[in-house]
Amino acid sequence: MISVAEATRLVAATIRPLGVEYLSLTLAAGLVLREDLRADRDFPPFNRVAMDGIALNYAALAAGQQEFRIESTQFAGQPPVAVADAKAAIEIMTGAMLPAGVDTVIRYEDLTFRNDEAGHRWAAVQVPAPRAGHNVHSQAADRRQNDLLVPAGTVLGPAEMAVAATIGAATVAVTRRPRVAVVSTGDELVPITDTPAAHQIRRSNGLMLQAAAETAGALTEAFHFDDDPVALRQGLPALLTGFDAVVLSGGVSMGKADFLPGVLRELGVEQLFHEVRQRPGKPFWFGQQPGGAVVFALPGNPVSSFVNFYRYARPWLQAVQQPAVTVVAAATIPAVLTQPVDFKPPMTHFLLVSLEPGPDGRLLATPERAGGSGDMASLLTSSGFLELPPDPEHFPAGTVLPVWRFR
Ligand SMILES: Nc1nc2c(c(=O)[nH]1)N[C@H]1C(S)=C(S)[C@@H](COP(=O)(O)OP(=O)(O)OC[C@H]3O[C@@H](n4cnc5c(N)ncnc54)[C@H](O)[C@@H]3O)O[C@H]1N2
Ligand code: MOO
Repeated sequence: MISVAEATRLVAATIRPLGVEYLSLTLAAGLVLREDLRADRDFPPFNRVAMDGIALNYAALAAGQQEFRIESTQFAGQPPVAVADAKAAIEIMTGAMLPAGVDTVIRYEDLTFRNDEAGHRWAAVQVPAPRAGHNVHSQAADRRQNDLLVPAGTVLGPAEMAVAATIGAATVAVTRRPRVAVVSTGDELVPITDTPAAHQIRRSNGLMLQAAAETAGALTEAFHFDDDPVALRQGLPALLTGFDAVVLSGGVSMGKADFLPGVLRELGVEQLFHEVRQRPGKPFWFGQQPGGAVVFALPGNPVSSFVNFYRYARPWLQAVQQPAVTVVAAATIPAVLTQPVDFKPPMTHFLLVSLEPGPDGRLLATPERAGGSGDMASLLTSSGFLELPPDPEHFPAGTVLPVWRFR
């Protein structure tokens, strides 16, 4: 049996960056960018009016002029009007391009209007602008043309999507999504549309692991096999060659129907480890098909599958999407135990916790009253799991430990 550190190292050693594909930006949210995105124009691209009101020449205001004749009106999306009279103003809307000849905007709230007998509209400034350029978002104030905005390797989140859209990156180079086969095994498991007999349960690990893998960027397909070595021998080879990763659940411990480790080895999958000094998830089996898929055979108990997915498979899925990552990043943050915890076995203990910010801003972790690794409902009320090292046996309240967050 190996340690969690050794298991982490062996999983990390199988990380190979996936290839690049060119996708419509509309399909790329959440994927990893594989090219640098640079500004096609200045940000903003023109002197942009920031308030609805009037645009005028600050020099006139500074010279004591209080009332301005409205020469014309300009809306956003219109080319800038020509300003004929340096002492007049343009009625102008937020988002419009500031015309040459005016430099300052006074908002409607700071103006009063009147019409004269000749039919001209006049605006009287009630609150003078403090400086030239007031209420104008100047061209290139934020970024300059050709500035690096989003470097390769960044995940395209909402902010990156906005910037990519504004520079017209209609097609982007991204890491292709990892293809993951999610496989449940077990004779006791019936489809979710069935009413289980008293001795049966519905298949839940498959959908759980598909959801977890999809949120890590994977494209998943679901499969199920009974505890039948013949069916496994027939069905698994296509998955081992057709996917980047195969995530199985169940059938890896010591029972008489736990055929997976033997069948996987028979099919040529190189076993990298079986059994890790950890709870839950001691029977975790991990291997790699030469030239094919990496195989995470997770123990079947729902909490065990879940925790081991988040501890090993999710970091792997994230790393293969990153061009430069060669180790599984420790996706943990420190949290403070609110209650003492005792755990005697010389194993790493993954402890489900709820999380809340403490008065000093540190994250407080309170252990869930979980009924063991079959208690899938305990996942509903926890937000992560602490990683307690194999020793000591006693962790007093106040101990700071790494937490793996899944919520
Ligand atoms: N003699 C020993 N027995 C067991 C050991 C051990 O070390 N020695 N380890 C225990 C631990 S720890 C775990 S975890 C389980 C893991 O066993 P398997 O991976 O072989 O899983 P199964 O026996 O197939 O299933 C365990 C449990 O989980 C339920 N399950 C499985 N798949 C699903 C699914 N897709 N959806 C919902 N529930 C599922 C299954 O019905 C069982 O109740 O072994 C212990 N035994
Ligand atoms: O993985 Mo097992 O959970 O330790 O029950």
